[in-house]
Amino acid sequence: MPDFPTLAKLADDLESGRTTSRKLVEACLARIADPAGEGQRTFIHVDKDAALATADAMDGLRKVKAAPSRYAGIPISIKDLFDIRGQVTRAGSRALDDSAPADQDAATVARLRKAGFVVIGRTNMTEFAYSGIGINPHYGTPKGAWNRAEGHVPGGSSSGAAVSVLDGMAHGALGTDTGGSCRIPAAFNGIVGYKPTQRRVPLDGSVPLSFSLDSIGPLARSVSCCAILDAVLANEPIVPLKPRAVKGMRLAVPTTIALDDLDADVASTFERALKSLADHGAVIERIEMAEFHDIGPMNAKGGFAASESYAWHRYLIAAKGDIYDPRVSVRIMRGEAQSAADYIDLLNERRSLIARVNARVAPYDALMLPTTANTPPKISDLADDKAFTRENLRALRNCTLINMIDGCAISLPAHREGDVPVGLMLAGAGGSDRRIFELAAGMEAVIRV
Ligand SMILES: NC(=O)CC[C@H](N)C(=O)O
Repeated sequence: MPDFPTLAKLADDLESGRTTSRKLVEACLARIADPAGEGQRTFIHVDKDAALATADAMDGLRKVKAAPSRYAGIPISIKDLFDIRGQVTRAGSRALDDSAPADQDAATVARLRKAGFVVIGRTNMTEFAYSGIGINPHYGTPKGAWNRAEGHVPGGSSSGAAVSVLDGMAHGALGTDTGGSCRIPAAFNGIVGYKPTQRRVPLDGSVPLSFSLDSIGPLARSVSCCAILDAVLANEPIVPLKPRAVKGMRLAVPTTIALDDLDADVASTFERALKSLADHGAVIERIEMAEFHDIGPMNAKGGFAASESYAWHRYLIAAKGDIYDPRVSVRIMRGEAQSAADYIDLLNERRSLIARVNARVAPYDALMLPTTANTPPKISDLADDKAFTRENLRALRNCTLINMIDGCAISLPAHREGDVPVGLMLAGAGGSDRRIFELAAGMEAVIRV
């Protein structure tokens, strides 16, 4: 697989004149259009003319030293969940085909454009962002990084986002994460995915799955790429990341739930990364997190995603439920059976959970756990609903723990070049975004041994 550049490298090349935005956009468009590649299944819509026009505009601004940022002119992809002015937002579904085109950009799309990023197109996703696997019966399923001849899932729900970055069809991607949807596809494709603290980035102009949990984050090729995009999304200045020294990092590995039922490759890669961190002087403690046992029962009736998505979908699903992916509609409909009292219980139980977990993790710099319990399954092995449900839960389980505790988390590739992709997740309490980035930047090179 070719090694595509980081945002920092692209910014240097733009600044020195070694490349132009037009060249970058043309190269991405050519990779998307390559009939031998995954472009067809990765994008739901390619914004060719607008991307080229913006590229020329950014090249013109850079010539007169008026580029809006160092990253101006770099092509990125946008998950189909976000409004882009003048386009229909389909959320990976067919049920919204008749909707009016958006009259303005989503808040996050507007922020990316303001920094000069070029929107190359809308990426495929699991319908309405449900599932961590990445299968879409309407628009096809892009093959993930692993064993393309066999065809393994890309992870979801931001499936096209990850593959667009993996295959150089974009140099960064906008995704969302409600239960793992930035981190799982990042882990399955050997790239980096970030789930910010939920309240950090505004949701305006995106189709909700669960407004309590929906978090908007980037997928990209390095920790610093994600930090740059996250700063733009949070409307903060882009300041250089200071990697923390591994020596002296205090890391807690939760032994409750997070290490259960791991695929052998996940377990061995995770242990190898821990050993390398310890060899470099990190202090790693395995701790019980009894609080995690509360989360399964809390979500037994479908959790926030079911009640909140049912509230949004109930009229649409009554009219067009027959064209939803049944694996998605069945989960939305679980919200119908939740009472207001059930939902209020959930809010209160979560509040208590967050307080108790925050107290437990306070002595540590971060939690570390495998991003997913599984490696990417073969697409053809998931034709059976039972197999799909099992692998979906194994993909989502660890990530969802962090959404439930209102935390922030990054998934870093931890496998050796040529091996099946495995992600390592570094997570912290809500609001510790900057620390998580600094720790991740410090350990990025050390965990891949
Ligand atoms: N969008 C996501 O992050 C996926 C989360 C959601 N809980 C699901 O089950 O499918």
